[in-house]
Amino acid sequence: MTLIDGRAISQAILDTVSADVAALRDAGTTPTLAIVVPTDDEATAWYVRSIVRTATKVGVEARQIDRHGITADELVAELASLSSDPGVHGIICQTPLPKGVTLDQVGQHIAPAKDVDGANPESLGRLAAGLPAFAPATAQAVVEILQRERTPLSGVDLVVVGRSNVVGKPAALLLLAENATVTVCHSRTRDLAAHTRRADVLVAAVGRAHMLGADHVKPGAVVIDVGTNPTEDGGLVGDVDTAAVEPVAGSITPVPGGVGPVTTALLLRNVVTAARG
Ligand SMILES: NC(=O)C1=CN([C@@H]2O[C@H](COP(=O)(O)OP(=O)(O)OC[C@H]3O[C@@H](n4cnc5c(N)ncnc54)[C@H](OP(=O)(O)O)[C@@H]3O)[C@@H](O)[C@H]2O)C=CC1
Ligand SMILES: Nc1nc(=O)c2c([nH]1)NC[C@@H]1CN(c3ccc(C(=O)N[C@@H](CCC(=O)O)C(=O)O)cc3)C=[N+]21
Repeated sequence: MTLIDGRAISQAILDTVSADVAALRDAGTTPTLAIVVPTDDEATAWYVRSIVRTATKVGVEARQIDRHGITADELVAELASLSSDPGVHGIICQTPLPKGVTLDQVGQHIAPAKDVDGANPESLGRLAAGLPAFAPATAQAVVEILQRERTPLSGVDLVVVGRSNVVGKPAALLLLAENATVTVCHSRTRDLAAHTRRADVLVAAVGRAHMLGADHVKPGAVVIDVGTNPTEDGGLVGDVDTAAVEPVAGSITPVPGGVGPVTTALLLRNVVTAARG
C-alpha cells in the first residue's frame, strides 16, 4: 500500500505559485486574500493558520478577519465590502458559520471573480454546467491528487461519501467531468459499505473520525481521505481508519499530510488566478 504524499504535491504546486506571485509583484500587484473567520471552530483554526503561514511563504498577502459570532446581516455587509475593495483579489469565508447562518445564504455576496473557494452558488452552477468558475479548493485538491498520482478516472467506479456544497458535491461534479462513474453517498444512504466496496476510487468527506474501515474498501482501491477531525490530544485524524484499511487499499492519502496541504496550495493558486484578472 502506498501513502500518497500530499505535502510533496503541495510543494510542487507552490513552486509554480511562488514564481507567478513574483511576476505579479514585479508588475505592481500584490495578490491579496481576505480570510473571514466567523467562528472559533478548531478544524477551521488549523486551516487558517496553514493558509496564513503558506501565503506568507509564497508572497501572497493574507488578511485574516476574525468575526466570531457575526450575524448574517453583518457577514453579508463584510463580504460585499471585500467584494468591492480593489485591494482584495480573493475572498474565503470559513465554515462552519454561526448558528442559523449558512454559506449558501451568504456566498452569493462574494463577487464570482474573487470567489477563490467557490462559495457563491453561481460558481457551483457554472461548475455543474461545465463553464469556467472557481471550484472549492478542497474539491479541486481531490482531483489534483488523483491526476498527479496518474489514477485512471475515465469509466472507473468512483464513490464520494458526503454531499456538502464545499466538498462532496463539487468533488463529484469535477470527477464526473473527468468521466468517472460517480456515486454520491450521504447520511441517508442505505448500506454504505455495499456502495463503497465497489469503488475503484473512494473519496471520504464526512467529518467523522475513522468511520470508514477495511469492510468499506475494495482491494487495491485508491482512497482519498478529506476528513480533518480534531482529536482530544490536539491532533488531527481522517474519516478513514488508515491502519485498518492499509492491508486492503492500493493507496491512501494520510491525515495530516494528504488533502489538507494540497487544499491550501490550490487556494493560493486560485488567488493568483484572481489577481491576474
Ligand atoms: N482537508 C480539507 O481541505 C478539508 C477538510 N474538510 C473536512 O472534510 C469533512 C467534511 O466536511 P464538510 O463537507 O464541510 O462537512 P458537512 O458536515 O457539511 O457534510 C458532511 C457530509 O457527510 C454526510 N454524512 C454524515 N454522516 C454520514 C454517515 N454516517 N454516512 C454517510 N454520510 C454521512 C452528510 O450527509 P447529509 O448531507 O445527509 O447530512 C454530509 O453530506 C470534515 O471533516 C471537514 O473538516 C472540509 C473542507 C476542507
Ligand atoms: N469555506 C471553507 N473551505 C474549506 O476548505 C474549509 C472550511 N471552510 N472550514 C474548515 C475546513 C477544514 N479545512 C482544512 C484544510 C486544510 C487543512 C490542513 O492543511 N491540514 C494539515 C495539518 C495542519 C497543519 O499542518 O497546519 C494537514 O492535513 O496536513 C486542515 C483543514 C478546510 N476547510
